[in-house]
Amino acid sequence: MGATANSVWNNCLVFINDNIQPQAFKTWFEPIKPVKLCDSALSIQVPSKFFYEWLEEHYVKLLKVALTKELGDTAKLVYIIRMENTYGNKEPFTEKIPSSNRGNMGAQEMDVPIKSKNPQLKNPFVIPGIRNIKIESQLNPNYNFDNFLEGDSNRLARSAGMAVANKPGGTSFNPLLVFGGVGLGKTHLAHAIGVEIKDKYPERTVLYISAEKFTQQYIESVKKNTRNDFIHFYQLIDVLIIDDVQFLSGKSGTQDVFFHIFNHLHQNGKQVILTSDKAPVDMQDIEQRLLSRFKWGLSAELQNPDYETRVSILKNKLYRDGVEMPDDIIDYVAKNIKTNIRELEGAVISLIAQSSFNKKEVTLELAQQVVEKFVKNTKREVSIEYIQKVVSDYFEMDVATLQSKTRKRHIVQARQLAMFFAKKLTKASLASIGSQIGKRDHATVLHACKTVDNLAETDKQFRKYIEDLRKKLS
Ligand SMILES: Nc1ncnc2c1ncn2[C@@H]1O[C@H](COP(=O)(O)OP(=O)(O)OP(=O)(O)O)[C@@H](O)[C@H]1O
Repeated sequence: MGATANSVWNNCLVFINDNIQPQAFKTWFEPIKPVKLCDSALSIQVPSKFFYEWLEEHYVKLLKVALTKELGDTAKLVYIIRMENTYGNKEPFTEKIPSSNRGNMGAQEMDVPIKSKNPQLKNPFVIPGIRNIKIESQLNPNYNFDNFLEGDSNRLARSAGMAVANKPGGTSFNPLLVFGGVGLGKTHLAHAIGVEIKDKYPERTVLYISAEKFTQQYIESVKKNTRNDFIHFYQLIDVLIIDDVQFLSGKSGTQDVFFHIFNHLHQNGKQVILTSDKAPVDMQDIEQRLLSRFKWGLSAELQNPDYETRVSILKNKLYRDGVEMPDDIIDYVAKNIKTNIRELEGAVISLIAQSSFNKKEVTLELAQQVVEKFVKNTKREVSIEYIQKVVSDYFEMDVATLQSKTRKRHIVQARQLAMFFAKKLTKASLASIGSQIGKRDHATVLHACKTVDNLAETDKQFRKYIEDLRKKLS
């Protein structure tokens, strides 16, 4: 039996899996697809240019050993990058890149910029000479890379941020969209990228702005009839950082103007960095054309930090504040506050404050009291499991029926209500809600939320269901 791309790659995976951490394997190797085997050259498809760069940077030696074991000394590796076409064509396009020579894997070293395929566009708003105006970056230097600690939960986003800071507008992560739950470091990372760029390229115009402020400025410009000036101003920026873009949802005028600014910046090789509390696929009431642009570059998630990262963040914070705290207390706080770094830091600040006001030592007991307060305040979120139970009980059915594939109207409605409340009351993504409620996809959940909204307006009985359930769940 001759070797195939699949068989060769599967053998490589076995070897690689034995030699790296499970998390790294999952992140960097599971998404790869073997595509073709031609003589001793194996082509693998990777999801983005960043992915390729990361593999080359961190795993080229391992890949080389694995591949040489399978295909001998003449083994070659070719990456195929699958991307959304950035310039309007619907079809994604692919780009082939041989592995670099660093690992002496056969193919010659190649610099592989992804070439801009669009012609240079003239900016109708540029007034000669205006380039010299100075724009305050609004960056907070206290949020930098040095104090943004690295862990499994943020490695991808942090490294992509670094890559962007090293070469703003010159990587394929444009835009770079950093998303994640509340208090997980989106704003910190966004500033850190800007601060690093300002350090490296002081002449570049960097601007940090929240989507809320951007919206206010835009509304103001419409009122004052200075919309063109507004657009023009933003088109002068080299690195535009917009925080909390989910705020634009439902604001079609602001979305429209942002769309034009975004296109201009992108076409001119300027860098756009966005943050959001959800992934593009979960954003509601954002125009499709804007969403598709958000997906052009890289969407990198900040996940809940693991225990080790939480401990290092706490230790680092204490160190910077010049405070000493026993390890068992740090350990207690880190074990009990898991999903929000702001709260993690808040608990420690509160501990320090309490102990100095009351002139008490920081004891485990005090830590327990403080943490309990924090945890109580954040435990308000109900689980999707609980929502399904409440909804099923209310309609006198069991959870399995609610999750079943049946299309009977009352069961479908119960399921849609469960999805609706899961979206309203939890921070779970549409995809995650769908998979937990009967293994549906995100589009089904979105449809359910819309249907419930519509029925709430038109159907009195249905409105009563919503009200009753809302009471039971709150
Ligand atoms: N990796 C990290 N290392 C050190 N500190 C961190 C890290 N991640 C977050 N923090 C700290 O946690 C706090 C919350 O971070 P930040 O305000 O950036 O979160 P956010 O995701 O923007 O929150 P929100 O959703 O409320 O906008 C900040 O004080 C930040 O410095």
